[in-house]
Amino acid sequence: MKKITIAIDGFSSCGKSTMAKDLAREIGYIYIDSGAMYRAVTLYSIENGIFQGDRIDTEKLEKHIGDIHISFQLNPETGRPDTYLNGVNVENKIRTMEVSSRVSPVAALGFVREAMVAQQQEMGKAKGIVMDGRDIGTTVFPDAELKIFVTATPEIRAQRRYDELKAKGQEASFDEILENVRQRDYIDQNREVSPLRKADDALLLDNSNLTIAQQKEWLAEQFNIVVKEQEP
Ligand SMILES: Nc1ncnc2c1ncn2[C@@H]1O[C@H](COP(=O)(O)OP(=O)(O)OP(=O)(O)O)[C@@H](O)[C@H]1O
Ligand SMILES: Nc1ccn([C@@H]2O[C@H](COP(=O)(O)O)[C@@H](O)[C@H]2O)c(=O)n1
Repeated sequence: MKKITIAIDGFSSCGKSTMAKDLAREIGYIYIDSGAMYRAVTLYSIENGIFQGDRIDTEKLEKHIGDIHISFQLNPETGRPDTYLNGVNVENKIRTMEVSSRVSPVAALGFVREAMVAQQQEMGKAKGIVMDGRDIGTTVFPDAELKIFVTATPEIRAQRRYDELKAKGQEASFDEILENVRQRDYIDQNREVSPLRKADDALLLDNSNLTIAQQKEWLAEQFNIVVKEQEP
């Protein structure tokens, strides 16, 4: 069967990676969380004195962008890929609120996006990939055969993230998470380079009232439709 490219974009914390990972596992495709790459650049910046308070030393980051090597390796315990920054597993570190609160301004920088998009396009060269993010259907893979744009209300998204952090035993404040979700959405939608928007040919999914199982089933249906259309 001919392999295709699947782009899943949408607002923060709406369930993109949950859907993308499950589908990739079921159909034997590679899964790439492009947000993890921007988070890894942010962690590098925090750990290497590139932030002065909230200010980003863009000159320093640009000088070091070539030193930031991001890769993914399957974690046999979770069955999901973990993110590595220069050979070190940073999967837990990149999910903290500190990284979440600093990532969107870093991801708005043109030279950061250029470097990440080049790596993402290289990863998807052979197709057979599910990638989720903000600009996958618009910029990274504009020719993707299946494009989805996911949304849900900010309150529902914040509640899902709050529940997740609580379940992991991490300190969390619902109000802080809601504020972060809103702030990231705003920056992601209003930046100059590749702003978050639905590609004209993307299918819209509002999963506010869907369970994980229901959205998984919906996505599998869309995949089967597209694959059938591709058959000679
Ligand atoms: N339909 C759903 N109903 C309830 N919870 C969900 C649903 N979809 C995903 N979740 C949960 O919501 C949380 C956020 O999901 P996920 O990490 O997949 O979102 P995301 O869009 O990839 O987020 P981000 O953009 O921040 O990386 C997770 O805890 C996930 O288990
Ligand atoms: N293609 C992408 C993916 C992500 N970003 C930025 O990274 C932040 C973190 O991403 P998550 O998917 O882990 O939430 C996100 O808020 C965006 O600012 C991006 O710009 N492009």
